[in-house]
Order: sequence, then C-alpha cells, then structure tokens
Amino acid sequence: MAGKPKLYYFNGRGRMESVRWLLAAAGVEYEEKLFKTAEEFENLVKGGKLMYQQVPMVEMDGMCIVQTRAILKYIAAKYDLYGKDLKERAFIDMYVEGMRDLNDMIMFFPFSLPEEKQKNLSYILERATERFFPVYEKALKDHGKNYLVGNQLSWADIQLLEIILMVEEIKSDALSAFPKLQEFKVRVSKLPRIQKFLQPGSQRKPPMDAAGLEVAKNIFKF
Ligand SMILES: N[C@@H](CCC(=O)N[C@@H](CS[C@H](CC=O)c1ccccc1)C(=O)NCC(=O)O)C(=O)O
Repeated sequence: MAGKPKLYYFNGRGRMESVRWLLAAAGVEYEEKLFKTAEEFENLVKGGKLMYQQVPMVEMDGMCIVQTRAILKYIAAKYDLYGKDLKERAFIDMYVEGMRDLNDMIMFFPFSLPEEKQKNLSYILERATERFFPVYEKALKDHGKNYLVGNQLSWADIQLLEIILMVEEIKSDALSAFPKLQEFKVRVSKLPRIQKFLQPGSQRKPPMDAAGLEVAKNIFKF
C-alpha cells in the first residue's frame, strides 16, 4: 500500500500552496518535508530526487514529480478534478492558467523593491478586478451551475477559491462588484474538505511575512 504523498518545499506558500489546496480538496492526506536552510535544500538536491534541482517536488505513486503544473495536473486527473472530457479539461486549463498569472504576481509581490510596492499592489488589484475576476464572474453567470466547469467540483474551482482569498488578504472588499463570486466563495468554502483546510492548524500556510521572505532568500539564494 503506497504511503501518503510527501511534499518537499520550504515552510511557505510559494509555488507549493496550490498543491496543498488540491490535495486537501481531493481528501488526500499528505506529509510535508519543510526545509529551513540552504544546507537542507542542497542535501535534497544532492540526493538526486530533483530532476531540475528545484522544488516543489511531490513524492507519490513511486514518482518524484517536479514542475508545479505537472504535479497539479497529475493530482487533478488522478482524483477526478479535471473534467469529464477534453472540452471541459480545456476550460479548466484556460481558467487555472489565468489564475496562475494572477497568482504569480501575488506570489512574487513580497520580493518587490520598497519603492515599487505600492505600484505593484495597485497593479495586482487592477488586474484582479479588471481582467481576471470578470472572467470568472461571467463564467459562473453564463454556465448557471454551482461550479465553473461541468456540474462537479474541479481543479478550477479550488484554484479560484485560493486566489479569491489571497486577493482579499490584500483588499478585503475585492469581491464587492462580483456577486456570483461572493456566492461561489461561501458555497465552496463550506465543502467539508475545504472547510477543514481553512480551519486554523491545517497544513495551509500563511501569507509570507518579512521573516519568511528572509528564509526563502537564504534557501534559494536570490
Ligand atoms: N518551473 C518550476 C519552477 C520552480 C522554482 O522556481 N523553484 C524554486 C523555489 S520556489 C521559488 C524560489 C524563487 O523563485 C519561490 C519561493 C518563494 C516564493 C515564490 C517562489 C527553486 O527550486 N529554486 C532553486 C533553483 O532554481 O536553483 C515549477 O513551476 O515548479
């Protein structure tokens, strides 16, 4: 019997947070190997399990899966969160790739130069409310179902809730012009597995603070 998936990363959201969300939504328990120092990361690299000497890496089903998209696609497909046919999968991909563009802006925001922080923050909120959220608001309205794609929960819904909560960490009323997204947020947050993941003490990570930023910089030497 295969053990639980093992997630190798540092103790922060970074690129691994979407993997944590997806496994939680799939009801899959997992272990985390959270390294704190550059030396620990270098030892992991020396261990030869990192195809590109990078993390995230998820050890599951006898594989050491790297590249965040590859990890997410494998999990989504394995746990029936990737649509019922190619067309649904195409829409899921269109939605999650857009969300990834927004997610990357937020993920790298803590690395902004002090003099650029305000400009970058405004840019993130402008993109979120002018480009991305309108797409998902319209999708929910036009599709007329509880989920973005088809009539069951998919990777796209999980990613959307994650990104909504991250934008609300920046601006709490970010959804004020998006009634469908407000309903969606309440509905999906109440799904038992998601509700559990949103409880304090879960494996969900907090936003990166100054200390976490220093740790990431020391580990990844940038
Ligand atoms: N294509 C791949 C890329 C994976 C990737 O860039 N991994 C990085 C750590 S995560 C990153 C660190 C800064 O960029 C970070 C850390 C904190 C916040 C945001 C990002 C890494 O391993 N850096 C060591 C090295 O490249 O030698 C994928 O999608 O998985």
